[in-house]
Amino acid sequence: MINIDNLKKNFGSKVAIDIEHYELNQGDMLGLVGNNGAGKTTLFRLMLDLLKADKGKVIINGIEVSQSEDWKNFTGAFIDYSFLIDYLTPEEYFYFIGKVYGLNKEEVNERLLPFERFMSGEIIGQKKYIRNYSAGNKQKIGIIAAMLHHPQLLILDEPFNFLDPSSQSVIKHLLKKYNEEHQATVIISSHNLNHIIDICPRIALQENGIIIKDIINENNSAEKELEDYFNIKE
Ligand SMILES: Nc1ncnc2c1ncn2[C@@H]1O[C@H](COP(=O)(O)OP(=O)(O)OP(=O)(O)O)[C@@H](O)[C@H]1O
Repeated sequence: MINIDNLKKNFGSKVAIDIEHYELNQGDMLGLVGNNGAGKTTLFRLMLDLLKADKGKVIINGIEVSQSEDWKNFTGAFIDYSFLIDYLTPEEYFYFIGKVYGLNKEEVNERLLPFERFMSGEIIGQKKYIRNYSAGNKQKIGIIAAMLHHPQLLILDEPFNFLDPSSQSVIKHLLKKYNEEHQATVIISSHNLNHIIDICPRIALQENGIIIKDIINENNSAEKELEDYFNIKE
């Protein structure tokens, strides 16, 4: 589904991305991990054509993302709050996003139902603009909006950030279920190794812009390797 070829991005003398070749298949659920500054967000930004590469390309379903708009129909993403529209209420924002993808209000309402527990009564019906929501609730609004149109490719940058423990657990299971039920490709970055190991059968370890390891994770088999890499002691 995704082919990354000879992709390079520098910021001054800093190498942010240097990936010779990387491939993902439809239905993969990939966890992207790496230390601060490893290049995870930069990779997502290049995949979503939010940033221009110095060299190389990202191809999704045969479409080069920097050359066409067609990949946008089947891609959903939440990278940061800039994806939100601060002066809308969450309902207005969800309906707006729904409209972009041809969903009417009833369809949007229906698609919000599986997120009821995730929203824990704090998102809908609050008569509040997005700008006035807490960091965690903004994060929830962004994740839900990215999933509303049931994208075949879902990219979430640090989806567990700012979420309370029970919301982290809920979204973890929702993402896993979404990947399985829709055969969607899901890519998430996180510093929470436990969550990544719990739900991602494939894990990419990034260092200085390079994907240094592509790890198959079956029944938590990646745990030891990742703990050794990050030097986590019991
Ligand atoms: N717009 C920019 N201008 C200059 N340098 C940048 C820019 N964006 C990213 N960088 C640099 O590129 C490198 C990769 O950053 P990136 O945010 O992609 O890492 P990350 O793996 O997402 O980090 P974190 O885990 O801390 O979020 C870092 O050294 C960062 O300082």
